Amino acid sequence: SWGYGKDDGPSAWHTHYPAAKGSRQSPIDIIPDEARRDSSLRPIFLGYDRCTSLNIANNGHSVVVEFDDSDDRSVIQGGPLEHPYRLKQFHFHWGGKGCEGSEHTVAGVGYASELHLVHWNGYKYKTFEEASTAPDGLAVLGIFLELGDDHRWLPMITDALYMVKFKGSAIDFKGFNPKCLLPSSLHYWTYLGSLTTPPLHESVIWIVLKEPIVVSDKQLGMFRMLQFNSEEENQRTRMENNFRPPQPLKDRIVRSSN
Ligand SMILES: NS(=O)(=O)c1ccc(O)c(NC(=O)NCCc2ccccn2)c1
Ligand SMILES: [Zn+2]
Repeated sequence: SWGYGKDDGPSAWHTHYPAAKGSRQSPIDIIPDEARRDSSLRPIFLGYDRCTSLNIANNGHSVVVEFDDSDDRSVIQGGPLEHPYRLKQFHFHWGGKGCEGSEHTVAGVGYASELHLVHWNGYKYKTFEEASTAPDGLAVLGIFLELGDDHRWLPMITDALYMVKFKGSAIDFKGFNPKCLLPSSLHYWTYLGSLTTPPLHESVIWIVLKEPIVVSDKQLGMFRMLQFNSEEENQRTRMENNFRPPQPLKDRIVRSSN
């Protein structure tokens, strides 16, 4: 299957996933001066209060925290969204030692990592799978991670990583509220895009926060102890550089909240 290596990485994905050359692919390079300020864009509201986290897992591409999405307890609404979208999972993309690792870039500059909170339109579709192929099916909140001081709450995740070192491992991860991973400002850019991994479905309304959160190099380094491979495989490959580079903007504009 697909990966982030020389032979199975982003430049090869188009052979099995034709959407790779589509008209609304993600990520993109966001150019703030070219984004259109849109006063009709409302504030983002994150109703993650009664938290519904279930487990943390290594799926061979990233580390993913999954949520119970059987009702509207944990949702994102407002902004460019016409309905509440249910939180299904969040995961990260990161680089190698000292290299960039975010997927979106801002005026050509990348961050060390990017957090994706994945939501789906439970108002119009019955399941995530159905929503994941619809043009208004998903809403992903992207948050940049920049290097600096230790993040106060990230250890709640990094302390669990040694238990999901290998692809296919998962452990219980109850009562985690992702609100502790948000920056202070919810100002954002928004545009129509896609999943940034195969199957690359063009089903995502992207909401990328302007303000990054700050994590330390030591904390981010913990992610690199994860492996792309399962415990049985003898080819041991450190999980890093699991990011897709920016894709052509084509006939799209990026809008900016005030
Ligand atoms: N990176 S992203 O665009 O936020 C994103 C969001 C939801 C997704 O389901 C995916 N991709 C996806 O699920 N691909 C199937 C295999 C896989 C890849 C990565 C994580 C989980 N599962 C990507
Ligand atoms: Zn992602």
